[in-house]
Amino acid sequence: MSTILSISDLSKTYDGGFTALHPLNLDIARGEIFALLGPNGAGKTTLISIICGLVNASTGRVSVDGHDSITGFRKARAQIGLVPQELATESFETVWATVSFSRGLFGKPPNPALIEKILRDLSLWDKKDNRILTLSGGMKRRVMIAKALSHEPRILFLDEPTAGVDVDLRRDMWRLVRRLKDAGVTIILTTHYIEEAEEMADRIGVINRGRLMLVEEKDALMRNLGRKQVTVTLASQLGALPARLAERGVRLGDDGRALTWIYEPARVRAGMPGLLADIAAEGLTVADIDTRRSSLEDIFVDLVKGAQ
Ligand SMILES: Nc1ncnc2c1ncn2[C@@H]1O[C@H](COP(=O)(O)OP(=O)(O)OP(=O)(O)O)[C@@H](O)[C@H]1O
Repeated sequence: MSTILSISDLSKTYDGGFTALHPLNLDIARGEIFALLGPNGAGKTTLISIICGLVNASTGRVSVDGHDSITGFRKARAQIGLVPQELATESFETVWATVSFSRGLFGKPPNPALIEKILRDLSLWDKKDNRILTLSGGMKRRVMIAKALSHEPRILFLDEPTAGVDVDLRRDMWRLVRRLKDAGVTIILTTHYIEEAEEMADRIGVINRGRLMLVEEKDALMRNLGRKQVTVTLASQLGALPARLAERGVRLGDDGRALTWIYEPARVRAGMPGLLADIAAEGLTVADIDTRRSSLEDIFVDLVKGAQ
């Protein structure tokens, strides 16, 4: 893996003594989509703000494509596009002027062909002469992304990209993020929406109370930590749960027919076959089987709860 962003021993204690980030280490691979997941106040914005040079770290360092974020600030910052949580766009300017101006802020020469491509990619081309104040919220958000991309950054930070956005727009945003990844941009996004991380991320980091509790490939996370729930409906009613099923942790529903078992496939040998063998050994007949894998949401809730 080629590392594009390297964070070492980074911590932040705000004036007044509150520690928003405890020493944290993280490497981001070139071209990945990394989702930083955490509840309110976990430290996500603080972390992004330090990386982007908006907030000073108390300890540690950040290296952006080989440039130190403090000693090589300009070069480091030039690699980064930031789409902040709040929509802050110059209302009276046109889309074209706003995006072109952002590029200039990074000392880059005008490049109308590039700005046109960005606006077309973001479906904003037909709005290029519109003033920002005439755009819908979703369009404004896309203008923010266009601004962040205008100086051709290698890394794009999206802080809560779909907060308060409706379902259709959220899906549009996900498609857009995938296209950016395909174009070679490394993407780091923060989100409260577990579904968003599950849908898009290559890797997921969970942050809680200023500590990075876990960093894992999404697929591995789902495989290793995901629990499975099996519900077996019996052909006839049971008066009581047989001991061998109770020992396994199976529960009997009030209707006397539904057996529910939640287990971790990674930890239980012969999970499903073992359960079915036990049921057969009790002379019971199965009418139906339903299985469900726990989602990232279950994993996340467990992690955050476990830390309290
Ligand atoms: N300037 C500041 N001075 C003191 N404390 C701050 C400051 N900025 C943030 N904090 C505190 O640091 C903690 C982390 O805040 P941060 O904004 O990084 O969290 P977050 O994970 O981005 O939350 P959210 O999801 O709500 O945006 C919070 O407890 C917050 O109150």
